[in-house]
Amino acid sequence: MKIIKLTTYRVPPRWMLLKIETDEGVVGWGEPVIEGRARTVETAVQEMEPYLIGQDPSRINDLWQTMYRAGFYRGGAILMSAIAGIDQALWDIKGKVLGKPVYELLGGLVRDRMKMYSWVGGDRPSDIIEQIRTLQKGGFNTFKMNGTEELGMLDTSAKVDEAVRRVAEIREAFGTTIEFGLDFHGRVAAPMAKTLLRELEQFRPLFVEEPVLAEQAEYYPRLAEMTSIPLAAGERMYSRFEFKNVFAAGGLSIVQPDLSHAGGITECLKIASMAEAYDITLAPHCPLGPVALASCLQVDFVSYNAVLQEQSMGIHYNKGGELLDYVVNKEDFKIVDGYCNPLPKPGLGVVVDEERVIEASKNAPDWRNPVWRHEDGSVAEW
Ligand SMILES: O=C(O)[C@H](O)[C@@H](O)[C@@H](O)[C@H](O)CO
Ligand SMILES: [Mg+2]
Repeated sequence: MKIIKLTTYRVPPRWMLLKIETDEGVVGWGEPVIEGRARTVETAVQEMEPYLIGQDPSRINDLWQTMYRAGFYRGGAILMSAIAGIDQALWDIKGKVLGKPVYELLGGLVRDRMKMYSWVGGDRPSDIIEQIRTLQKGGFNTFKMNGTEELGMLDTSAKVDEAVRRVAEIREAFGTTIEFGLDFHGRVAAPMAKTLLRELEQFRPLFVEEPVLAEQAEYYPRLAEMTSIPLAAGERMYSRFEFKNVFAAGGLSIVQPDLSHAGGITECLKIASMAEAYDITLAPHCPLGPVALASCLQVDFVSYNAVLQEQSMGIHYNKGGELLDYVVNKEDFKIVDGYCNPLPKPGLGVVVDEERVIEASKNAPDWRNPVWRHEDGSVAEW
């Protein structure tokens, strides 16, 4: 079997899907994308084609290493997202050829169902109580929200109080009948992280995500020393070579590699097992589309330390397109009592509605995240 064609489709709300075709008619789908940089990743995928066209798609490990090493420069969000989507599609092909879901090719199920969580509150967290109540009716009991709005490197007690009040209200309304993670989203600089963690500790959030920006990872062990709140990070780290330094330094309780940013299934499996060696749990980042989520679930179902899975149904980014819009086998993604079952179909387990994808790609938006400014006019972390 040989790879004969790669086709990318940028589709609403902000995703990109990749179709890899073979000379024997087996097709694999992937989701290579960096939110807000879809066109850049699209070009990176096209630049990977010389390593792939005419090659045997079953040799995923060699193709992965070639894409990673042969271009001399390596790593980073764009190249690792391009490799990620291609890797996902190659695993999809392999599973379809062998008639097995990917998790069967990776040693079989380590669990019967996977715990999912849902976003609430939007970019500037609001209406959280109502949104949790609605999602509880759908069976969710684990949630995530932004911990703050814009926050200066050094900001006021009033801003800290606002963040704490929001969390206090959640615990007041739901007690411990629900759990929730707080995503600091990189908005919190080191000077403010300690204060916020200390003030929030009494409400025992399930985790605090990106407590400081990924480029400040050396703060993770220091922050972990001063709080019992589990610290989470990983969506802005792109290979096991980045994660190794963070694991060795300590401080992380939860690692969140993104299956569409960190080299795909091949790389994230390695990251997951490295994390397990450090007693770090796995909660793959996935605010993206169905092929990304299916790839996450394939890794979750073979990783002992997988504890939580993000999915984007109802997320505030999904304007103009929803998680399952391009999926034929929607019922396989059903979330019952907050859990998802293993995807039974061969490959990644997602049957892509290609016609819908092609139609939607005709007017794909160039999604960009908003550019926020502080009161003094300086740019704010979004
Ligand atoms: O935890 C999450 O889902 C992420 O922080 C998410 O909000 C961002 O990755 C966003 O997709 C960037 O455009
Ligand atoms: Mg996040």
